[in-house]
Amino acid sequence: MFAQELVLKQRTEILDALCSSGSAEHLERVLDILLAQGELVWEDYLNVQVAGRALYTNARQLLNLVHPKGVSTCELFLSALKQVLPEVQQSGLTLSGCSLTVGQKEEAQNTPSQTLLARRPNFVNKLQGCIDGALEALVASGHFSSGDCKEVQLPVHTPSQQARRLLDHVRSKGESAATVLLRFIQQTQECESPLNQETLTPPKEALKYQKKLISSVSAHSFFLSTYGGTSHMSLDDIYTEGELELAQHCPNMQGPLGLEDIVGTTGTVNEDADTVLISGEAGSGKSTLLQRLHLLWAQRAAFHDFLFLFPFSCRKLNAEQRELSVQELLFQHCCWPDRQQEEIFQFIVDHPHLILFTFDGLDELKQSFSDEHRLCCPTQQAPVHILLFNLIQGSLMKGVWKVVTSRPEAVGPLLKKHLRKEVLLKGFSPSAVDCFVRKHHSDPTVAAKVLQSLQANTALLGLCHNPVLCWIVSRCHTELLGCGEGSLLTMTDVYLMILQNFLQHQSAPKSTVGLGWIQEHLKTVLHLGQLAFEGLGATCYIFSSTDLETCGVTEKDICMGFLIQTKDMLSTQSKHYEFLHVTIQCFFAALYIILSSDTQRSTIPKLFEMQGVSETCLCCSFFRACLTHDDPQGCVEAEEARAVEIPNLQITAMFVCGLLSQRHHHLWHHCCPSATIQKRVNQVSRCLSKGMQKHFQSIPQPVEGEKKSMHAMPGFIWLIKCIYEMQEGKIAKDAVSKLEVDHLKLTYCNIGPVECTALAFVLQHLRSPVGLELDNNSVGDVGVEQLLPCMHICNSLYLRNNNITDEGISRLITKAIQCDNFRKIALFNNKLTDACTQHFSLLLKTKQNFLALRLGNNNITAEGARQLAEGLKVNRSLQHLGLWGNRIGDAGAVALASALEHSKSLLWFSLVGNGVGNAGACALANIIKNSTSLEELWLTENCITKTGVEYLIQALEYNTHMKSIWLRNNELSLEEVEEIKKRDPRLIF
Ligand SMILES: Nc1ncnc2c1ncn2[C@@H]1O[C@H](COP(=O)(O)OP(=O)(O)OP(=O)(O)O)[C@@H](O)[C@H]1O
Repeated sequence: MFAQELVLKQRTEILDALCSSGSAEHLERVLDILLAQGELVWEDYLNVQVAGRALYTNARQLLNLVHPKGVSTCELFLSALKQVLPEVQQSGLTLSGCSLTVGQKEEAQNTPSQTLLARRPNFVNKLQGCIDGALEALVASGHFSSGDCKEVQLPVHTPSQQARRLLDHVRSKGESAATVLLRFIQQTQECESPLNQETLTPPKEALKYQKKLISSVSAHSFFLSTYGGTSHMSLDDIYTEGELELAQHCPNMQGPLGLEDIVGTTGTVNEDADTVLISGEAGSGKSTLLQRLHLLWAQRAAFHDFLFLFPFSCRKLNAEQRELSVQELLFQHCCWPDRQQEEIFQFIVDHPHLILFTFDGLDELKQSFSDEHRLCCPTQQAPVHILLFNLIQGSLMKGVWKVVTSRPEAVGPLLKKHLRKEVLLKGFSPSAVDCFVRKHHSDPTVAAKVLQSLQANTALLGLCHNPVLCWIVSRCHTELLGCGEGSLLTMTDVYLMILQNFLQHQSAPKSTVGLGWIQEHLKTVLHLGQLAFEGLGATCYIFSSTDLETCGVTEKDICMGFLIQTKDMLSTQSKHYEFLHVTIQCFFAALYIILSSDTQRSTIPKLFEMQGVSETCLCCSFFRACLTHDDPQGCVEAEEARAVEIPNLQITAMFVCGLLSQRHHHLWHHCCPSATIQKRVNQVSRCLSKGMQKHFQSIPQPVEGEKKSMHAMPGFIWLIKCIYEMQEGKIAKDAVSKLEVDHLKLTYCNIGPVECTALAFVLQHLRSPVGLELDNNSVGDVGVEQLLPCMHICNSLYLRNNNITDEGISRLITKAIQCDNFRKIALFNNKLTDACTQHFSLLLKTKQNFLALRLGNNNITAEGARQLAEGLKVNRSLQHLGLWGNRIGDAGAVALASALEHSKSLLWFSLVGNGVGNAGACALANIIKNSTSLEELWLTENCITKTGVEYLIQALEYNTHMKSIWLRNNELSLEEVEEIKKRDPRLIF
């Protein structure tokens, strides 16, 4: 099919591919490429990229433009789409009408502006990490005003959007501004790129070594181990982008990050450090992301600046008993040079900037990070963990880039001070779940069915944001599609599904008639359970044949598929094994705890005493009490178990709760006496209730006049999730029956959809309404939907910075309208557009007790303001309205002003940074004149001149109750400000 026809026929699919994530990034990247290739002229671009217009409308406009331009433009467009969204082809979209490769245009341009345009995609990347520097250069050269800088740096913009806005602004300022920017980019590039800078030709031996290293890294990163057993799916086939974000303390924190940003300048907090940390929860995809990074390097598809990449797994490094030098570490653990080792190592030492080390799973290392033992000589031998810590700190091999992954709990302040930046891996976004399922199933009908069943069960969909759960769900699609709708609700349900799948599919067909599937394989479960349980106690994730023998694990047990052979164990010839994933090890440990007759009475209480206990003594006490009691070595190792074990113990405890849920009791018949199971259930219930009470007792009494507020302490969310796993309303009810707070603060708690499901399950039983503050988490639309069951008990909901789109709002408001208690909502910094305002309008019309609506820093324009005005006209209760940092402009201000002109309830109104201008100020003056309630009006940064302020001053003459009008950063000279201040002190500058 011709490209032109493809564009036309697949219009809907293309629009979805470009826009369904809700982010403008894909569209803007396609535009960058088309501009650079000269397929779009600047006027076309301006017609497509209309600020404040809905994303879909912009994308439609692009298609309207591209199609009539003919075959070659359509071909290029499809190629650009393929480049920007390589995964869309997997989703059934045909992009094969394009034979062109983008990015090959001859640079025939001659003016600086033309150069900026022709290399736009590249420059957008380059500029992201150095926007401040570029702006400084443009201000210093007199081309940019502070207003220009502010527009570029608007917080709604992602780093790449800031880079684009910068380029757009420069274009409007003419050739001399373009020259300044080009010069700046060239200078930055020279400092940054070690390969360019050194015009280096590595010695022949080094190049040979590189070749060997590349083939070794490529071989090891080609397949994912979770696909090892049955289908050989390559990483390239299945890899799906997870959500990466900079940690909160890193600069430029908005917007999506790409893999290459990990070693780019974006988000640097400490210029002197060379270590980047990627942190994420269990199964969020850290190891897989590193594997992808390795593969891209080995395929020479990215990370070109590094000549050598040395990948390490901390899990495997645990097994290294010898003292080694850095040279031995590199050559023996990664790749052995066939010749001239000394020369090659010397080259490495002399060129640290060309080297990248990666360390996967720092949390799995037996020793916690410390910077006590200093080493600086790369040929000096030391225990491997000391080498590793010195490399991370930079006292050894300063200048070598290190990328380290870890669970967040294992990252202490000691390590943090040596970090260049911290990147958070948040798992899959909703569109990534979709994309992953389609990649996993080559048969589109099966993929569609799996996705359909996920859409029908949003609790399960929430779980799938964690890639390892998404993998299990996809892998066990037969069980998934066979079980009743809504029966898979918890993490334990999903792991039971993989247990059943493996036990039933990989063993001989039906041997013992009439037995339950667990009973039939009880021995296997207990053997693997013991191995898992004892392994957790000893920070052991790789098992020798002796370990397997000790726990009675047989060849038949291995064949079930939960254990995989560990590749590349140096020390011995004998085989080593590990669980498919560490969460599967936790699951087996939990099975062992509930089913084994050897489990001690104290095991469950010890497992739950974790929160509040000092971290080191916790592990020791837990394992001293639970582990092989007559094995002194076991105890010594238990002493060494560290705080970083806590996440795995917490996961195990959650599985214990889930497995003891009433819903699963039928599985344990004939496996374990019911009385024993019941005893364990009682123990768990007591532990959960005690844990919650302890938590509530720690809430300080409120200061007089303030609300009683509870900040979540570590462990709170975990307890809530444990209660959810049990799926028993009574336990949930008991847990919160004594909680008397007005406000629950759960900010920065890493709350995603799964945690929302658990929170709603428990909080719906609260006796009196609370304010629920969930700012700065990853709630998203799926999480919002999960919160609905507890909406009736929320009087206010704070969801700042949570990746929420109009779709989430539509569901939330439908429910909120029915909830009498619900009176306040704050949604700053989300992804809302005009499409959500009709829902708020309905809310305002329907709920005459609604008090506060804060929608700051979203993407609402005049059209949205008009919609809101419809609701505001009839609302009699609203006191706070915040629209700061949107784009409502003068037309939006006029609409709002006319709706609020005679308000008797509104006290506080913010339109900061909305470009309302003098026309807006003139309209807003009517509210000042007529409203009997308004006390504060915020008009900071609104392009208002003296003329606009005059309207406000005149209106103030009629108003005695107004307290302040904020007018900072408008278009007034210093003299004008001085004069105006004297006329009315309520005008604040
Ligand atoms: N980006 C991805 N694309 C496709 N599959 C993925 C991705 N990330 C993770 N997975 C799937 O999830 C499984 C678990 O991921 P991974 O081992 O990378 O998580 P992790 O964060 O390192 O976990 P842990 O902290 O427990 O070691 C992988 O084996 C793979 O099947």
